[in-house]
Amino acid sequence: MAEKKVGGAGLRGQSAGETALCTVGKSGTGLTYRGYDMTELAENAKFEEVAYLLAYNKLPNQAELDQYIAKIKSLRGLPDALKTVLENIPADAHPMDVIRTGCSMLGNLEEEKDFSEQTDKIDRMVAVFPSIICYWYKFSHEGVRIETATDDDSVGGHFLHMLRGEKPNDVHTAVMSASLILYAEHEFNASTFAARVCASTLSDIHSCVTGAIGTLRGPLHGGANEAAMEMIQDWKSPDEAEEKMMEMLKRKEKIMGFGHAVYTVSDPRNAVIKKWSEKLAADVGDTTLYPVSVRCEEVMWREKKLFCNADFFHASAYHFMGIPTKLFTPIFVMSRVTGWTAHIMEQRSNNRIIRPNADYVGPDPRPVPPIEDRD
Ligand SMILES: CC(=O)SCCNC(=O)CCNC(=O)[C@H](O)C(C)(C)COP(=O)(O)OP(=O)(O)OC[C@H]1O[C@@H](n2cnc3c(N)ncnc32)[C@H](O)[C@@H]1OP(=O)(O)O
Ligand SMILES: O=C([O-])CC(=O)C(=O)O
Repeated sequence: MAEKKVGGAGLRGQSAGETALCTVGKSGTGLTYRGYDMTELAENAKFEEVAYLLAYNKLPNQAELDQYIAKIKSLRGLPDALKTVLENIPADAHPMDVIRTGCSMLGNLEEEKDFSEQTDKIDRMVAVFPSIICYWYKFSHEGVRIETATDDDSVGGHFLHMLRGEKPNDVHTAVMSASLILYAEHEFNASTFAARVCASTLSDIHSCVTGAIGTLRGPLHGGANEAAMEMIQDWKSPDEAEEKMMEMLKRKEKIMGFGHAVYTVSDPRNAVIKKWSEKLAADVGDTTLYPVSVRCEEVMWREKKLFCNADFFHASAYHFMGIPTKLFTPIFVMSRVTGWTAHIMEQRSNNRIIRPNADYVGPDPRPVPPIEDRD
């Protein structure tokens, strides 16, 4: 890919503040959470360890992890008033709108009255977001009121259990854990920045996260995993995929799941999720979607020097686990809530309201004409 243009539109390449949470695209390790390499975490840790690291600023020892998991498990229940709201959202609503509303409603029912409550509110959101998504999905699509308080130790296992009505196998639990680790934190991406802007006004934590969810929803950000799936699902062979992609490139269309605002050579999360996608493809006997995805990757690199970002191989990996496409981005929320809330705490700990200037490009000062003289 060509050298990135810095400055100007999109604030590209400019520093907008300090963080001790994450590095993105630095030479060597690529992506680190509080100094730990993301790939190493995805290989050796559970998502709950990373969630703890982001919230409590240390990797937990065994006793701390056990206590944290027990706390998360105890916080999965939904208040009746929230269930009622979820039951009133139609089946054709977008699940990102559902989780946005769910988070906002939670803020009404369990308001953060003082910042000293922030870590408890964070643990509650980590525990309850999968419940919100699955409760609405099962009620609106199957008319079933599910029990959301499962005894699964992991957030990803809890999610798959509620979705399928049975405990997932070890491979699927491991894929979910790795996936949630990959998505957990990414410095000043758009949704995190939105959360920090909101936090900088000293607003409550549910407002900050609600705004972040709305920002993640778009196809240029978290929504790209769903958009990528919708693009590749009908292609029946790698040759057809290549032909269709070449047509899209000729029409100068954006291809979802490729490119990045910061990385220039590769997104280190892709290697991890691609490997899981390959394994899941073999497990389900897929001979189409994975080879189609690999061809897309080859074509984009050959034609545009654009690489897969975190989202592209998530599409096939989630699909192989039987997850409905429209739930892909809400899974991102289940994970990124840990990063957003760590940034909210960091912003609060050294706050100044975020309020940049704008370069004015409008008309020179002019008189207000009487209404009868206007076009
Ligand atoms: C988890 C995440 O949020 S990762 C991002 C998920 N988003 C996507 O996958 C959406 C598709 N990708 C994109 O739209 C972009 O690559 C973004 C939004 C991620 C980054 O945007 P930018 O930093 O503005 O892109 P960048 O400056 O690198 O673009 C350089 C050139 O490549 C083109 N380009 C970038 N991404 C793509 C793409 N996916 N498909 C086709 N062309 C692309 C741009 O149009 C631009 O062309 P131009 O110079 O002729 O205008
Ligand atoms: O950093 C970004 O701009 C987008 C991204 O990859 C993420 O939020 O995970």
